[in-house]
Amino acid sequence: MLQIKQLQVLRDQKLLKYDFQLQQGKTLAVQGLSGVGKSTLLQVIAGFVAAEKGSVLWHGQSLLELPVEQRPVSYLFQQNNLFEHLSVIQNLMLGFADDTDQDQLLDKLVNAAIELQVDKQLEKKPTELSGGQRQRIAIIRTLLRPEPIILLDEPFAELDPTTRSLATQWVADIAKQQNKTILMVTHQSEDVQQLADEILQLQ
Ligand SMILES: Nc1ncnc2c1ncn2[C@@H]1O[C@H](COP(=O)(O)OP(=O)(O)OP(=O)(O)O)[C@@H](O)[C@H]1O
Repeated sequence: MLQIKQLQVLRDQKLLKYDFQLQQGKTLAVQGLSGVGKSTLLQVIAGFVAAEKGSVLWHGQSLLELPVEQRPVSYLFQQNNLFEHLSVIQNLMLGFADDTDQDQLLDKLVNAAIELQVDKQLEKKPTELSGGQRQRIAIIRTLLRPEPIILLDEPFAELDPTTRSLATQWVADIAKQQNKTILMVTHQSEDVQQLADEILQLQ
């Protein structure tokens, strides 16, 4: 269970407030007007922005004191974050423990790339990819990492409707298989219908 208890964040001289909980394995769509604090919520959970008050608990453990790299969180930023000097497949291989079986991992990543129709891009550098291809690679990277909490900030924004639907379904399948707990910022009602168990409407 992820519990956000009376969380307060000061941003741009505004006090943003959050209070909700989400069961493990569920997907929450975070919605609301531009500037209401959707990205800020993800940034606080991930540890990039500090809170004034309140708590963020994962299975009862407080996350706010933990440094970014120790939080059980995998985060897809609004500007998807790939290292430009590495190939796509090298980007995908980052962030797994040293004892991970490399052949199995490669298999898993290649299969995901085939499903999301970006397998031809694996040896390329991120700069050679279109926006939609980068976004699918970033989705694969974020979802297949080991962390149980997945934060997605407009993950499908650059995808055409067909590819978007493919990617949404893939995320739903992985989330179910791996019992991921997902917070997803989106403006699209199709994403909500396909993926979300619950909606948090920020005001
Ligand atoms: N890096 C920052 N430094 C200071 N204030 C910020 C920063 N990023 C956002 N803000 C402010 O925090 C508030 C919430 O912004 P946030 O990006 O969380 O909104 P959002 O709901 O995700 O918006 P959008 O839908 O436009 O992405 C806004 O008033 C914004 O101006």
